[in-house]
Amino acid sequence: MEAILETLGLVSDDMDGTNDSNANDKKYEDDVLKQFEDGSQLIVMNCYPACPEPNLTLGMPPHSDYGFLTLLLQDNAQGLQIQHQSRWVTVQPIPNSFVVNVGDHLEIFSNGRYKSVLHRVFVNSLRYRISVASLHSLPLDSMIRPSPKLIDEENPKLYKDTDFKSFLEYISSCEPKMKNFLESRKLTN
Ligand SMILES: O=C(O)CCC(=O)C(=O)O
Ligand SMILES: [Fe+2]
Repeated sequence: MEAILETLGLVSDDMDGTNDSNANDKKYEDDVLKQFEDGSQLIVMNCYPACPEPNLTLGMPPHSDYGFLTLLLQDNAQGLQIQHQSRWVTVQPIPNSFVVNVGDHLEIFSNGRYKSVLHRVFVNSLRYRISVASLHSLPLDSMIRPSPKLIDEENPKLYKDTDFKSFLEYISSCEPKMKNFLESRKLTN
């Protein structure tokens, strides 16, 4: 996360907070890193059985993940595809490595500079596939909001503040698919 904050220009040299003009923003950045110390982790374990007619179905429909980052462990069977420039690209499994996916909270926090990745899973006719996804975010009672430092006249705030409760309300009222939850958090200026 520290590296991500740096790419967003959110790690200033003023680490001692002596520059009062950005003390509040600095506090917010510190807060984000601090909040990650007690952050939430949701583990999802997926098993996709072999399917006699793989062209007729999907193992998991297109969606983006809840959270800042997802660390995904997959076995050696292909299945995961991400959407890149409107095309589905198969992610080749690399043994003993994690795929790191950007989730909706990072898109919100970065005020749209990072985009959560749309992904789906296909099945195959020969063998089952197993994956374990670890979704990381702030504590479940924290508010996720665009970083104040990334908002100005040229870059208006694009997303509403959101929390786990609003996510639960959303998924209990309609099926989460594509990037629908994130779309529901967008501000229309
Ligand atoms: O099985 C996979 O490779 C992806 C699983 C996934 O997208 C998820 O659990 O959210
Ligand atoms: Fe996912």
